Amino acid sequence: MPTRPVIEVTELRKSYAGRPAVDGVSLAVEEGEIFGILGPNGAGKTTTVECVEGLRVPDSGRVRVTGLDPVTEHEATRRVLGAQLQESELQAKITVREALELYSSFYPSPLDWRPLAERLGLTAKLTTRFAKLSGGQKQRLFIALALVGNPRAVVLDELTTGLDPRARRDTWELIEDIRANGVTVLLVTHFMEEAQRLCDRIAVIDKGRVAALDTPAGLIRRSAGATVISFTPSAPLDDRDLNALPALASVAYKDGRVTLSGTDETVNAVITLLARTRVTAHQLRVTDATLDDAFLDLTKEAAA
Ligand SMILES: Nc1ncnc2c1ncn2[C@@H]1O[C@H](COP(=O)(O)OP(=O)(O)OP(=O)(O)O)[C@@H](O)[C@H]1O
Repeated sequence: MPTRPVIEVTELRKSYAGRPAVDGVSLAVEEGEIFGILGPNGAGKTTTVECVEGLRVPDSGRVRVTGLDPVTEHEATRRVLGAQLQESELQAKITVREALELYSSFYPSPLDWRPLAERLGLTAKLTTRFAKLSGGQKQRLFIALALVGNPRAVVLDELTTGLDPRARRDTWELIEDIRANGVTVLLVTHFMEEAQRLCDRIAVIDKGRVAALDTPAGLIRRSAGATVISFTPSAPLDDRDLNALPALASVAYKDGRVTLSGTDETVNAVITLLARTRVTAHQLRVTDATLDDAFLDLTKEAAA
């Protein structure tokens, strides 16, 4: 029997001063998923998740979290949906232990915060005041506070922004760990590598709408330049020959190197072109496009 999605957003709309920030977003997050929301600045990602959290009231559309309306059933929603705090929401002088105890007291059946603090590497910091924590330690505390209520799902908005590469990787492991413990994760991120590595499915939001919704591999496959071929030619190639290649999505030259994106058909045609013009391709590489490439392709009209 199909299970009901943990988070359901249907035709969500929200305007600020008459300007639509979210303009008909629909998505459903299934139990146990890590679901990513990706999009350019100002695309409407935070507004969408704030409606899911019940922090904003939609103009129209429907939002449900385990069947609950986050606005009219706010308290009940808070018990099933853990939300990451903003930095301004914690007092500078509160210690890690006090924050964990305080937030545990808000929930009817909280987790024991001690093993949670241990799992998040916060045990040595229990008596440290919030203001004295490093950026990575603050993020860990925010994750702990989002999880301490023992929620079924958690919303994490730009969790790793500002972290160094090691702290970011540690945080990714934590998110995988959270999911392994049965918690559904809704993740807003700007980092393609993060989305590609962590998310089961991603909604690309652009100008308040869902531009694409698929697995990371599916998003790459559906972008125009899914295959990338690059090489350094032994002699210059004719621009017209390159631009006439079938299914060509992009062509770029840099430091004597040619990089083309397209499909397998493009690759075969390049190889034929090289043979015909007797040009040798040095350091020829054929790779799949990255999520970065797919993202730029899926949102390119916004930048145009
Ligand atoms: N409280 C507000 N009052 C007025 N306009 C707002 C408010 N919050 C957001 N907006 C506007 O709504 C649009 C969507 O903002 P939102 O924060 O949802 O985007 P985002 O995708 O999360 O962006 P970012 O990646 O930059 O965080 C933006 O144009 C923003 O300026």
